[in-house]
Amino acid sequence: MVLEKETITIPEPTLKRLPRYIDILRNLTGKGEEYVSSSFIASALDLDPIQVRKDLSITGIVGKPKLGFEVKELLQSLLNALNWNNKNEAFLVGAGSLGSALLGYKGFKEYGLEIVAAFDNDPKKIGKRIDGIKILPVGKLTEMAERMHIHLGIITAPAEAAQEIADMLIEGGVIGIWNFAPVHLKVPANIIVENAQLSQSLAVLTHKLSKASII
Ligand SMILES: NC(=O)c1ccc[n+]([C@@H]2O[C@H](COP(=O)([O-])OP(=O)(O)OC[C@H]3O[C@@H](n4cnc5c(N)ncnc54)[C@H](O)[C@@H]3O)[C@@H](O)[C@H]2O)c1
Repeated sequence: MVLEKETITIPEPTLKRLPRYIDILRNLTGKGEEYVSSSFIASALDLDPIQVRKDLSITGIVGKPKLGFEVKELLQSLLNALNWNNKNEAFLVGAGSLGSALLGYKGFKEYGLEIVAAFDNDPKKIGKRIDGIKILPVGKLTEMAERMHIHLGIITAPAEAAQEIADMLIEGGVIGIWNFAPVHLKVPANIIVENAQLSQSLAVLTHKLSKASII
């Protein structure tokens, strides 16, 4: 059974664990393994087996006694759950250090993400290509998003420009924004914003580090 789109809402903590399961399942596929148990996945990731079983139950796939889950079936179902089996075309705005790194990252294809164009306001960058992706003037952002039916925008511009860029993306029909700028975007209720902040992850690390007993 393959998970039907839009039938269930997956809780965010579960969503954040699914990519780790997918990594393991892809690895097992590469090794030609046919079956996997939830306890194997739990042990590989140092997670509670009950948690893993509960997470995997969102797929509706039932494991076979003594064998476990069919690796390929489980993988496809998890990819469907994250919509990673479909291609999500995206525009990136702000082709600086971070933007260039994202443009150069080939791994996004594995997650169904394809950055099809990048935009910037620096005349020295416009017209150039980064990893084959052309840098276009930001003035064309709204019109092109509308014309190309782009629903996903990635903001890697300075914080002070991010709100204006978000507004332009939304005007062009974008409904999902992956925001790397350190600013809270004000958007209509139907727009999905996911903030990606290394600082949050680093805060957890450095706080824990400061508490670690280094005597
Ligand atoms: N989320 C994270 O973990 C994380 C990590 C690093 C950087 N950042 C943020 O990402 C953003 C980019 O950082 P960077 O180091 O790549 O900066 P950068 O200066 O190298 O790149 C910014 C790019 O945005 C362009 N730009 C500026 N105003 C613009 C506008 N109005 N329209 C279109 N393009 C515009 C610039 O010309 C430049 O090419 C910053 O907001 C930074 O704080 C976030």
